Amino acid sequence: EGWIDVVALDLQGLMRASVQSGEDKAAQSLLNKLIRSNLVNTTHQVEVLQRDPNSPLYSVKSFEELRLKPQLLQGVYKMGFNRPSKIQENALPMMLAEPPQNLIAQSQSGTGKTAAFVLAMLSRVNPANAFPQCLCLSPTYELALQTGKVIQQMGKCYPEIELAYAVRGNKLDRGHKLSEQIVIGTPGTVLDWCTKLRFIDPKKIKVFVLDEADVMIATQGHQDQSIRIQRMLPHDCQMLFFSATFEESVWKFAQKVVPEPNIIKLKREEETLDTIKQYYVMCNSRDEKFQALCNLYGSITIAQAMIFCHTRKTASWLAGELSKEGHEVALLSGEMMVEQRAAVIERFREGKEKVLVTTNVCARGIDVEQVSVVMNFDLPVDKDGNPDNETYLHRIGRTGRFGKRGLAINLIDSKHSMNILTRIQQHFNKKIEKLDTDDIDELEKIAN
Ligand SMILES: Nc1ncnc2c1ncn2[C@@H]1O[C@H](COP(=O)(O)OP(=O)(O)OP(=O)(O)O)[C@@H](O)[C@H]1O
Repeated sequence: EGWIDVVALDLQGLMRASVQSGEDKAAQSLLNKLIRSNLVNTTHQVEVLQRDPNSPLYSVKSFEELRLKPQLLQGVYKMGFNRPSKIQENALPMMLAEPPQNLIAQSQSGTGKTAAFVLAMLSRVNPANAFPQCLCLSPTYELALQTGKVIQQMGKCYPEIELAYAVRGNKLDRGHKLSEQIVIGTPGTVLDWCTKLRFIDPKKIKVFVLDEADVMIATQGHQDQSIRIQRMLPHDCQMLFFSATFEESVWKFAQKVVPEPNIIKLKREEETLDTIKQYYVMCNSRDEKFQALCNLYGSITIAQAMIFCHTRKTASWLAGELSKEGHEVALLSGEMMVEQRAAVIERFREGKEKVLVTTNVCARGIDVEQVSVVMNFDLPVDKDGNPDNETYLHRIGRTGRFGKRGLAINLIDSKHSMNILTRIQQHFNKKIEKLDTDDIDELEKIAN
């Protein structure tokens, strides 16, 4: 009792969409994939825009209805999939229809997009032809490998189909012609393999997949390279375009590479503060904030909590202080590899650590359901020092699906931070109550 396991997680800059570089976005996406072992549940509806509004709108509730090749159906079940996910219900019949149809699809990460287009590629391949027929573009080497893994798993019972990786470092002899039916790679290398090196004949491609388009366009040059590749493909090549988000730039990109598309959108549930009890604690210094935190831990039972600090320095200081107090502290910082961060988040999700200290929005899309308390050791501010309402909402907000009651505690140490808090309160028009962490009775009240 009283022992706090602390993970100081440093994902600084990783989650701010507006300032995110392609590298950060790719790292975030990879992090999500490494952590995820299940589908993300979605309760909201899919929006479908059909190119031909007169043709019947198909959706399927089972994989059998898709009339997949038996080897593929077997592969799907071997992966533990029982029924199509929400996006798959609508996307799969469209992707597998004859004649092939183009698709632009947007839904948050973890909803089954990768599995959907992998199934489409595997279905369209003719194993008797020993040349590339499906081409999939990924933003980075690591993301290409992740998708490759899904292809291999799903195609496990279909050994005639082979896969090649068109990624930097994969050197082939001059004059080589690929015999693998599916090629997955990054835009630069794929472009070279289709043009200068001629390892791939783009005219023979039947299915073109552009994955993680939002990450793609955040990387300099990727968009143009992708468009150049697309231009080399035959007119009847099926174009499939996937993205987790759909801002204007992504949408414009989609329209450039996907003629006559069907469109599927699955909106992410909005977070709200409705089920959250929000408090603030007046302190005078960093040390007092630390003391307030200790008081809280001393008097209420906290299953799992996340603590947000403004800087990496504060996060590691906090981890150090907690460790001096005899608490078990694990520190995870920005220098760490994505895989190492994933491992820490994984441990936290499994409940091996009870507290996660982080410097920024702990990975949007990384939902740790069991977190009941979120503490802002520092309030979120943008680079001009103004309240960052969006980040505040993402830190403490809950979506409908995790609509459990939550507790948010803001530690205030100056007039300035009190002013930020007031503005956040005004923005959301939700009262943030004052809390005295020296008053045991008051603390017990909030716990219920
Ligand atoms: N029909 C299904 N039934 C059960 N699990 C599924 C199904 N489809 C996909 N999954 C699993 O759900 C997780 C997320 O799926 P997938 O990677 O395809 O989503 P995604 O939308 O492509 O996410 P991202 O954008 O992060 O790649 C994976 O672990 C995958 O194996």
